[in-house]
Amino acid sequence: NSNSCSNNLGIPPAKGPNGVGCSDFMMDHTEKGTFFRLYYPCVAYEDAEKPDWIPSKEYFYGLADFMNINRGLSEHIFNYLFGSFKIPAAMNAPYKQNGKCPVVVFSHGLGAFRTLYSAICSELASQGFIVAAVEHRDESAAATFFYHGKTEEPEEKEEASEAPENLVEEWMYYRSLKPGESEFPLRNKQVKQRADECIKALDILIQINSGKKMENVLGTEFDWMTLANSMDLCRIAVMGHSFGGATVIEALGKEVNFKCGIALDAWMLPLDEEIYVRVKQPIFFINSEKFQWAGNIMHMRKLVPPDSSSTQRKMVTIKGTVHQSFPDFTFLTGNWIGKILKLKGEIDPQVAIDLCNKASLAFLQRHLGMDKDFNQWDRLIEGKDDNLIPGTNVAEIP
Ligand SMILES: CCN(CC)CCN(C[C@]12C[C@](c3ccc(C(F)(F)F)cc3)(C1)C2)C(=O)Cn1c(SCc2ccc(F)cc2)nc(=O)c2c1C=CC2
Repeated sequence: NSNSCSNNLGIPPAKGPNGVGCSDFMMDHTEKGTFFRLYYPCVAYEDAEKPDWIPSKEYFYGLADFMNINRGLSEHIFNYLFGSFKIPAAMNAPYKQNGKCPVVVFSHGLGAFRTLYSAICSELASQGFIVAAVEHRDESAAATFFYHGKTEEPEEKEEASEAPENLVEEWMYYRSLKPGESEFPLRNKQVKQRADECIKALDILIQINSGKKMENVLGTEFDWMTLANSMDLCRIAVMGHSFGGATVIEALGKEVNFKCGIALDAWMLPLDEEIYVRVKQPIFFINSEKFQWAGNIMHMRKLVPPDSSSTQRKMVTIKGTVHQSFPDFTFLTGNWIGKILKLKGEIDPQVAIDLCNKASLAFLQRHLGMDKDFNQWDRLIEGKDDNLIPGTNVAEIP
């Protein structure tokens, strides 16, 4: 990226054998529609323009709202700090036909949005996965947009409006908890909507895979028809960070086509009791060292037994990590800002995300029944590494 910082900051490029492409998809245009960024294996494509990591200024406004700081001021700070970063993927690069790809649907955290986990999503795509990073419309995203119906008055439009077929863009911003409002009812309603949005995204992917002509409201240059027969619909997983981790559990309970789930530093508060007996699929909890607490771990323990007896339910903790070690921010500031803002832990962010990605790939190979070489990282699922703790570091409630 063109960031002038001396200490070559930036999101680490993916390590897998495939180039990574990405393209945005929205259908239909309303807030009830599906909106995701698709990461996929692409043909080598040097001169592709790399998309801005933060697609538009409204996302900075949403981040400011989320962090209770002034919008105007924050736009300049965020622009200065993060405005020039590109993501490690080639926008709208041609899809590389290489058999049927396993599929991952990714759910972002509270106050985040679809582009902020590109280090994880692009690594999976480079390893042969098709990844749909959804953008939720439950008011938990920092910001998201959709479109109004056509403008009523058919006024003459001199210039072609940049919005598709003169639809009017509308932004939805992060909804903070009102003073005195109790958290559970809101978060429980949101996690149910989030799970439905992951399932709707999967439905859209199945339609794209069938070769059906899709009306992508965003009109990207990408030819979605090239994804016909590209997906292995027996190998579908759901993944998410924090609130997105709770969304993983909820989505597994509702959709048996999600064969397994990976929850990154899950926040379990939004889930109600009955989901714990409903989920049957394999689950992998990958936790940070600093975010977790006994009450949250207690909920996870309803899904992962404390001893290492279970083969389908696993938990590991990455030493020296914080909650923000999973989203891309962890790569984008120098050490001292990162530590002050709690965007970085003690561990090198690239070492941490590498462990997270390799452990995830090994778990996905095992529970999607893939025949790649990701089983070379099976020991990471058991927490066997200097930077990993099997289970949790948290002193648990007996
Ligand atoms: C302040 C008020 N309060 C809001 C309710 C707490 C805010 N907070 C801690 C923060 C996120 C923080 C952050 C971001 C980004 C910069 C930046 F400077 F880099 F932009 C700095 C500082 C502020 C660290 C969290 O909510 C943590 N968290 C998250 S953070 C997901 C996220 C959001 C925005 C991002 F840009 C990247 C990642 N996702 C969850 O699902 C859950 C929680 C807690 C429980 C469930």
